[in-house]
Amino acid sequence: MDGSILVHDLVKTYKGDVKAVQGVSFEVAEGEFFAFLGPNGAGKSTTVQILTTLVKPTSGTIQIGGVDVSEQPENVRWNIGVALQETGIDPVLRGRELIEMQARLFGFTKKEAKERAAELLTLVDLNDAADRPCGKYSGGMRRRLDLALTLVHKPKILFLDEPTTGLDPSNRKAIWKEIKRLNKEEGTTIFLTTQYLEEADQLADRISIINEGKIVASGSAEELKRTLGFDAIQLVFHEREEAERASEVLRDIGENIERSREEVTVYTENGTQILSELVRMLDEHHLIPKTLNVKPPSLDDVFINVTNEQKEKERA
Ligand SMILES: Nc1ncnc2c1ncn2[C@@H]1O[C@H](COP(=O)(O)OP(=O)(O)OP(=O)(O)O)[C@@H](O)[C@H]1O
Repeated sequence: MDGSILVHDLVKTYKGDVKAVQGVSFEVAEGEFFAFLGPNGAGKSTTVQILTTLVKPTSGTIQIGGVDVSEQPENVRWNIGVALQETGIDPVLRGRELIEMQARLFGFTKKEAKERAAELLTLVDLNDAADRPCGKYSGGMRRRLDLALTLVHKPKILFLDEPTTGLDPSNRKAIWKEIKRLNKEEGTTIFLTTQYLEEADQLADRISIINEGKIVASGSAEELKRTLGFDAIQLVFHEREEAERASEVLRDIGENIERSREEVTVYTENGTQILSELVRMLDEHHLIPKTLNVKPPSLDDVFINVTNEQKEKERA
């Protein structure tokens, strides 16, 4: 079994006609770092649960390492590592005990299980807390323990469902470092879901953006930014009310406009060309921004634009 993932026309409809995944197809090559990016409720967790054999798809085919998931789920389970958002770890057990138990489940002898636990505890920097009940761990320590548990059997493919949600920046960076190392040094294929654009931008070779159960854009972070072909004119006002008025005044000047609190972003094909017109319009309405920047698009901008485009298509 190799480390590839092949998904064709995956559909999942839950009871009550909830269309969680609506015809998703993608390929991940062995050793690739792939990120599945999307807002809340987009269908990321459902996809991971299907790929990792925990939920049955309504239709579609999935091959993990060339093995059909619906035909040989056991075989797939032995070759993948899965860290889900909610893990049912018994809080009374100690980190070391848990890793050793997991290793025993994967057929390690007692001695091998002890050695593997010691190795992994060092790897995820949990030596000091190894013999404390994991119910007393902080959020970051729990995530690092989750990661260690998924690595026990040296899986070829690692599925990580929002591994850094709720972590502070330093814990987030520590998890990033470890996932990156696994991918680069051990050649582990990584399938990561995230709501954090920066995470996908920093880590992934390739990204697919999923929204309302459909893939709306795919490519490397750089490709996604390039294909957008837009500049972002970012205006920050002193007051939120000014930003609200500005987004009304500038509604038709660019291709798309977004407002968040005191900030307004206008997306346009050529930022510098429309700049004088934009300033004149603001001036006419006595609106003076605190700062004004024209910048190439970020992954955030790509995300906003592709998800908006989809909404518009659905309205049409
Ligand atoms: N077991 C279930 N039964 C019914 N509906 C479900 C179930 N699990 C998920 N859904 C619905 O399917 C859709 C996709 O949910 P999913 O959890 O896959 O999204 P997500 O992208 O992982 O979101 P988040 O980032 O919030 O975790 C949502 O509308 C959700 O309410």
